[in-house]
Amino acid sequence: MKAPQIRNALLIINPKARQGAEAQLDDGLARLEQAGISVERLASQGPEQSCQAVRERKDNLDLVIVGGGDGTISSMASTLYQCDLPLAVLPLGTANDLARSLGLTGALDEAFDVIVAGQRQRIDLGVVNKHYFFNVAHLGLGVQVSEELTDEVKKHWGVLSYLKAFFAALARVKQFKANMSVDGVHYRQRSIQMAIGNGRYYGGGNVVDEKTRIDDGKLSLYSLRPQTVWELLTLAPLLRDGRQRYNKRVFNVQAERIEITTGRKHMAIHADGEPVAQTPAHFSVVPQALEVLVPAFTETDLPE
Ligand SMILES: Nc1ncnc2c1ncn2[C@@H]1O[C@H](COP(=O)(O)OP(=O)(O)OP(=O)(O)O)[C@@H](O)[C@H]1O
Repeated sequence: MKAPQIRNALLIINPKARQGAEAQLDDGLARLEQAGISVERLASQGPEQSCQAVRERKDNLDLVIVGGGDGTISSMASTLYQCDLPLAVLPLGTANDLARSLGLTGALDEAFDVIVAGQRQRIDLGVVNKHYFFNVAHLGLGVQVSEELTDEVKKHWGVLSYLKAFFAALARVKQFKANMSVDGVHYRQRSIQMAIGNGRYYGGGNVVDEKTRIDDGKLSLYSLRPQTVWELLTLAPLLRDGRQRYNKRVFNVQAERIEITTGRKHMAIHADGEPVAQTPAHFSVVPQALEVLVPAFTETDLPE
């Protein structure tokens, strides 16, 4: 879908994102200027401030460009959705998983090309207990992994920090009992990790399910049954590519609505790497919620 000319954009940069402070943006911004796009630049001090900046300017904006990682972009999901403003991503974080789901390679030049070209695509948003997310929400092991991933660890280790955090989290993983309602069908099981994906990628390029697309109107859930560390390690290549459905130690399903309860115990839920909710949890999807700028593929070429 080719949209009207973009004239006014707000660029929000998170200096705390891994590449946020030192990113070289001058050439890219000059290209936007040449293309007739006037850009106001804002260094974000926090989600509240950047969301408020968008709300205050919404009537005079054609585009919000967010320079940061998944945490930054996710913190603005609900405001972008409510203001019905298109989003462009400058991938300046560590994992940049939303950028991957959109088909961006991570190169800044390319991200500016995408803005100039102006190709748009509507994508879905995931919702957990009224909180919007782009990529994947977790219970169990995935939560412990993101607890290990402090901003300092990410700055120091880069994308490898996800692997480091995974091994640290393995040492304290515990099984839990979950009751699930998946589009009205009930399941009860023990698990060590549940992931509910709206987007395709999480944790620095792992695929939640090979069939998942960020515009398919569905959530993909996988749950890892209790297993030994060795079994879990042998599963790693399948988990990386989203092919875990082929292993019997994994429960896998796609749905529009998922409810999860964990008995009387409340369990933390992290989405896009941030703590956002706890069980009991209700997951759903808002199809075609948000317009984003994407590389100039046809819709059928979008990453599968
Ligand atoms: N809108 C925002 N403005 C300023 N700081 C933010 C904002 N949103 C989140 N933060 C803080 O900045 C930190 C880093 O941001 P972010 O998660 O985007 O980058 P990253 O951790 O390098 O990348 P990724 O999430 O892709 O691995 C977050 O952990 C959070 O503390």
